[in-house]
Amino acid sequence: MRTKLVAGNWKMHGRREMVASLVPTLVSRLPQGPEVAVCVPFVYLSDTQAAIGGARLQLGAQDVSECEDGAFTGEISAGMLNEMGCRYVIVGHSERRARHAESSQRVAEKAAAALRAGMTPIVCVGETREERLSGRTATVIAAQLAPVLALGASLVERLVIAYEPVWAIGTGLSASVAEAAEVHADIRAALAKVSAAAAKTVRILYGGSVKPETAPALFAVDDIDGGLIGGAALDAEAFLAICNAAVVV
Ligand SMILES: O=C[C@H](O)COP(=O)(O)O
Repeated sequence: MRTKLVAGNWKMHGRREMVASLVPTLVSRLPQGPEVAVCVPFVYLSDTQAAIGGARLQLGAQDVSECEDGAFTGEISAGMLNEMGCRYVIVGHSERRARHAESSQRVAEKAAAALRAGMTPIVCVGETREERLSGRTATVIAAQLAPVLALGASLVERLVIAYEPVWAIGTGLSASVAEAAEVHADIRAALAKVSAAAAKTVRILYGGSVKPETAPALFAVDDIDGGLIGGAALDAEAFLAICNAAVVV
């Protein structure tokens, strides 16, 4: 049975005061059962790690360079993130695919770099509204996943995948349970073609306007192994309620 994972993506939000208030609150009230992570801006990794101390809350980053350490101004390597205590790193978020023209091939290289450094990449995929309306959701997601799945079974088995429909991100319009379940089942089937172990072990998160009210029904679906949470991760009460929805009863 896969342990559910709830990962908060702070995006470009927060200040040191937010780390100092929100992280200890999370640490003191984490439910037993699900794994919980916060993916914070690079500059707050150190503060966040200190606030976590030895608690079960996991640390994550929001991006990583596909390159090894070297002359790459402004980039952050997987080795650096690992040294800061990161367990997770988000790669291929649609905001980066769109704003920074990240190709699926480059996203796969970032995932490989994270894995080489001993971290778990959270690989994001998802279709735009136009792609969904024109019936291309499955094709788009298959194409986004292809270079990642081509990394081979031994690496794929160590991934987390997040299905995040672009039209649901930050809009308040979550995918319905049925819409999410259909895509998650497709992703699980694609993993099965890589290896039986990948299909069994890889966690597939749903992200896109997850709220305390919508999380329980989403997390009740077999193929939905938790969530990647944006806006609601900035509010301790909302985020903890979502974490509680991931407790398997
Ligand atoms: O990475 C998180 C997603 O982009 C979801 O963001 P949201 O929960 O604010 O819609």
